[in-house]
Amino acid sequence: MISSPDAARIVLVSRAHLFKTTYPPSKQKIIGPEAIFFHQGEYHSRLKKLVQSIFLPSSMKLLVTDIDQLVAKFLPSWENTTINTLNEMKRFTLDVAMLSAFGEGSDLDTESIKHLYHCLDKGYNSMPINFPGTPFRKAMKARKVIDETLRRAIQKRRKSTQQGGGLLGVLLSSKDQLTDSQIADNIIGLIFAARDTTASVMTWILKYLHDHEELLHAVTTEQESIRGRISEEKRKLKWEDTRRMPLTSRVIQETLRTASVLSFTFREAVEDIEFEGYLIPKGWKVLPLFRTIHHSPDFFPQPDKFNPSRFEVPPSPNTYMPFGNGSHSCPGSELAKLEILILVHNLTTTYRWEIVGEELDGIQYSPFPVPKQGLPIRVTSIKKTV
Ligand code: HEM
Repeated sequence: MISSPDAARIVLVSRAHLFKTTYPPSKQKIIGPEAIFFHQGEYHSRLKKLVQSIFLPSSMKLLVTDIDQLVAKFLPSWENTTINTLNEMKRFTLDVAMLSAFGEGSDLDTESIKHLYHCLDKGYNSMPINFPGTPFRKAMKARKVIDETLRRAIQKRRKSTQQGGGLLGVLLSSKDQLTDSQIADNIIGLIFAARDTTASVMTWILKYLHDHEELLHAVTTEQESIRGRISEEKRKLKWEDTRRMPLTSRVIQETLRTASVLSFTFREAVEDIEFEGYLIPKGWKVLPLFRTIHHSPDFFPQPDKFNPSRFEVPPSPNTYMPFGNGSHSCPGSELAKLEILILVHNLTTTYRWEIVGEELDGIQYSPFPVPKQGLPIRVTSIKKTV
């Protein structure tokens, strides 16, 4: 286990060629063996460039209105009811993931893909017993149907002059052609990487803002000034507005640090490696521990205190890695932050929320660390509470 920033940099960046990514075979089967996570070298870097291209600012700018509309669809359905924050956030982040996978107004039956994805998800962390009736078998079955649906869509789009939007469009129009299974595995992989990570961070933000009233007030003030400008100019939220949310951005940074939802990652030594006086034998797992580094008082004084102002100065190099580091680092980090900014903008300017239930504190692992019971909250409109 690696808990020093310099050692983590060596494993993930400077000697990354000696430490390959590694996942249990059952996870590879469920996501698809040709997905980006499982590869290194030429195939990995080719895919990485394609995936990164959909998250360039020029592409993301076009997503702001769509994401804003999605938020506008969800928020009123939460009003005056008790919701399970994590589950609702997962519904929202799945919709955003579908948008980045297939583009806006796609011809696919996204509702049925979403339904199948839920079956797949239920089996992902189950015992990998391939026997009728087990969650693993059900997940594999759902995966097969998603795969068939995607292959039909791929065939259709290949025949058409229009390759369509989202990652699917980008992978289809790649110069050096990718096979149908390479495309399908990476679409499923993108949805998988995008949904629960972002939903868990959103759940924590609501918890932290709820617990820090002054901060909620300051974030609301920042967001109301943007909302005021938008209504003066009689327009919708746009990309440029999301670049003018410094306090909210620091709240996101601090949430990513404190919650460290991806607490560590796995690598495997590809050969016997001499490492800072130790021998790491070939085949041994090496775990850079992001959470431990993020919670070290050497780099983040009073690490258990939720204090966004610590990000007024940039953290020391290699001490802050919520999105990983090196060639496998997260290509979706800017999309994740954008979704959160748009959610917080709409939520703080319109609603307040109270946590429901006795036990307000505590963590559960789902497997990402999230507030207990997925944070049940009651949401009310600000207009009605004043
Ligand atoms: C707050 C939300 C998110 C967090 C905390 C997060 C975190 C991470 C981390 C730490 C890694 C690196 C794993 C490793 O090195 O083993 C990673 C990889 C990845 N993430 Fe994210 N992620 C988030 C959201 C997203 C979103 C929204 C997308 C896409 C829409 C995405 C797509 C990916 C992909 C495709 C990889 C694999 C990259 C590769 O292997 O080269 N992630 N993520």
